[in-house]
Amino acid sequence: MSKDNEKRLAGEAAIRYVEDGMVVGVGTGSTVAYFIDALARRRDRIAGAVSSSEQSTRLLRERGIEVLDLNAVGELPLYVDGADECDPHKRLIKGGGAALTREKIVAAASKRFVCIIDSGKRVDILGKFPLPVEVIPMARSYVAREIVKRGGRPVWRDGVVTDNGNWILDVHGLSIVDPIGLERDLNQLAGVVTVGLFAQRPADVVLVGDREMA
Ligand SMILES: O=C[C@H](O)[C@H](O)[C@H](O)COP(=O)(O)O
Repeated sequence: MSKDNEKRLAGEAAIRYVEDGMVVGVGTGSTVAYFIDALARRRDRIAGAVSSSEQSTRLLRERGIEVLDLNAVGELPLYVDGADECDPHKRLIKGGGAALTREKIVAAASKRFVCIIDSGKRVDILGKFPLPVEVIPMARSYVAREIVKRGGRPVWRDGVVTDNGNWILDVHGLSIVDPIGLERDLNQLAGVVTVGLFAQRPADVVLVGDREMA
């Protein structure tokens, strides 16, 4: 089955976690776009969505789904988002689309995180996909030097500005055997806004196509 077909199946399968009256947390990316399409078909039965990016906000509004402010809604029952890599413990690398910071906030504020991927995203050890790190622009070189000391090869995603006005370093060459430790370590560097590792808060459910990962 094609990658795109698997993404579509995953996006549509995630609908079974949406209950009537819910405010739904919505991630970002090409897989989530399929979820948004499916969500639009039942927009009259949900209370609205909290969006993780300007891109998803646009898609949601175009499809007639009300976008709510996270500060106005309290804990969310459900967050649905894609990922760039997923290990057997449902720990993820995210941020290929530069939306990692708002995604991490909405995931943290949600009770259940349903991650939707195609089978090509499954890995035993995270790190083949370059790890995105969002940094305050003036900290770019400092953070890059610190990452080099830790064995990574940071590459500036030149020309990309996040929804929060920051920059992205993509860290190559990591084999992430301790994702929680690395997430904590990089998080505490001055100037790091968000590390694209979702290990301290992994997904609760992972749908690979329409199948739930054990
Ligand atoms: O910043 C982007 C997000 O973390 C996406 O969820 C991730 O990159 C996966 O995107 P896609 O579904 O397009 O492969």
